[in-house]
Amino acid sequence: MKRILVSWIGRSDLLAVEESDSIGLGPIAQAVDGTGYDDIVLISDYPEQEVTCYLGWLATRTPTKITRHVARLTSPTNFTEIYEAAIAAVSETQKRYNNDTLITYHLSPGTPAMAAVWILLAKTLYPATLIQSSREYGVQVADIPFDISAEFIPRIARQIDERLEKLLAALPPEATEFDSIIHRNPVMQRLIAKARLAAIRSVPVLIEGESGTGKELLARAIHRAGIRAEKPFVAVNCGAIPSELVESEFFGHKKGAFTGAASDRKGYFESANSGTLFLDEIGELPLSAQVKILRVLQEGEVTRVGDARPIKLDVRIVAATNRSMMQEVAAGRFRADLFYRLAVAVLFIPPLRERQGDIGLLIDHFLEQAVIENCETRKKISASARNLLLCHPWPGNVRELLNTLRRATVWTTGDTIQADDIREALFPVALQRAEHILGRSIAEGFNIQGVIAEIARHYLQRGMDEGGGNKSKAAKILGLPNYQTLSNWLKKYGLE
Ligand SMILES: Nc1ncnc2c1ncn2[C@@H]1O[C@H](COP(=O)(O)OP(=O)(O)OP(=O)(O)O)[C@@H](O)[C@H]1O
Repeated sequence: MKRILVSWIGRSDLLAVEESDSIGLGPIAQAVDGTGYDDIVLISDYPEQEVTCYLGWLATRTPTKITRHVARLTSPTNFTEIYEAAIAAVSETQKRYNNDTLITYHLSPGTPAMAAVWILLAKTLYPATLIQSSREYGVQVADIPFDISAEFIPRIARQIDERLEKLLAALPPEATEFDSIIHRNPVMQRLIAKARLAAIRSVPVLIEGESGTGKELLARAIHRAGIRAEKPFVAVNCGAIPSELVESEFFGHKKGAFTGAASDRKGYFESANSGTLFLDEIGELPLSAQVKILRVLQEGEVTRVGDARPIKLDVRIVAATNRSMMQEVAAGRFRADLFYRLAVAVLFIPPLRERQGDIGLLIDHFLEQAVIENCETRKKISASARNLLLCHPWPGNVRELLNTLRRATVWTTGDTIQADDIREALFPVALQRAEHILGRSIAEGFNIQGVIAEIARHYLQRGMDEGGGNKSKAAKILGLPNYQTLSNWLKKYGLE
């Protein structure tokens, strides 16, 4: 992740080249001194010559790359122009680093209008840390203890757009089955309204979204809101089934059908009969398995391995994937005929970083939950800790947020979670432990295998944690070829 400082160039920065005591370094040079940024993105509408002179001077003070953005403002207080220039610089930077950035805005250089726009952006569209600097106090993080998106989005959301209104008009007024999906973002509202429609119409549903966005949660809510609510909901992780076991796992088997088939066994389809079969990670299903599943869906019946008697099926299929199924079909990795059978209603859950307003709401919700799990009194969260959470890009989405808050709750000794507790929970890389491992004495007997095992156990555990207990996912995270190899490692290191 690249650390980027974004700032306007202010008058006191330009004057700093004179190196006079009365002016000092200027806010930008003050902020870049030894702070470890990977890129300093500077916006300016001052004349070319002055800016070039300043950038040359700044380059002698820092080895960090400096990227310049030219803005043409009719006035340094024109909010629209400042806003557009700021957005252009930040979005270009994010694109350049594939959104893998930790951005900081510098509030001090420039006019108050420029600072106001940074605050607005940091709290809404482009979350970032805010800093300010002064000659007396040096560089400080500006702690701004409110969440603009959380404050304003409810009001925006009330102005429901026409499409959502139409969707809602077709629905019964209450849908408590979806209450567990905490959201306030308008895109999520539309998604839930569509899910409610799909639920009552009993059609096959395909849910797409990154890992941890809540696909299974949505699938369960769809099941509960449909006419099969009282019937079984069977969740299957398609990525965890070895291809040679697909038939017996999905269709069941007769006793003696193959070595190891000690008794009759129902398959997932039969177990879910009259209810819902949730096919998680459908994109991981090998092509050979796709054909067999398609046949069952087309014929509406299943035959256990080793049996001749077909069993009639009445199963609703809800499938989920973190891949783009259209792309999988185009690349020939997923059968188009199976895709069209599954994708009658397609619901796309946006990643958490794109759901403005949801992070704050989820933080409050999970803090209450974490308390229930730990049986303690409710922890509060400081404004700077909340800001850190609001600014994090959450590649692991809601699951990562939940786990981070769980960890932070564990580490917090007082009644308020502080920014440091969040940092600790966000980056639980055991750096000190790593140093400790590398610095051990080898003079008096050493056990290299024991040390390697210690490292392996540490990362295997973290991989499983990050993958939510799913071995295929954990294998991918840890760079192992498949879940079987991971299983072998877990066994070898006593974690199975
Ligand atoms: N909007 C939400 N409100 C409350 N909890 C949520 C929300 N979204 C997800 N969660 C919680 O986050 C965790 C991950 O959600 P879930 O397992 O449904 O994600 P997923 O997309 O199916 O993940 P994967 O692709 O890794 O299987 C669960 O504990 C779930 O309850």
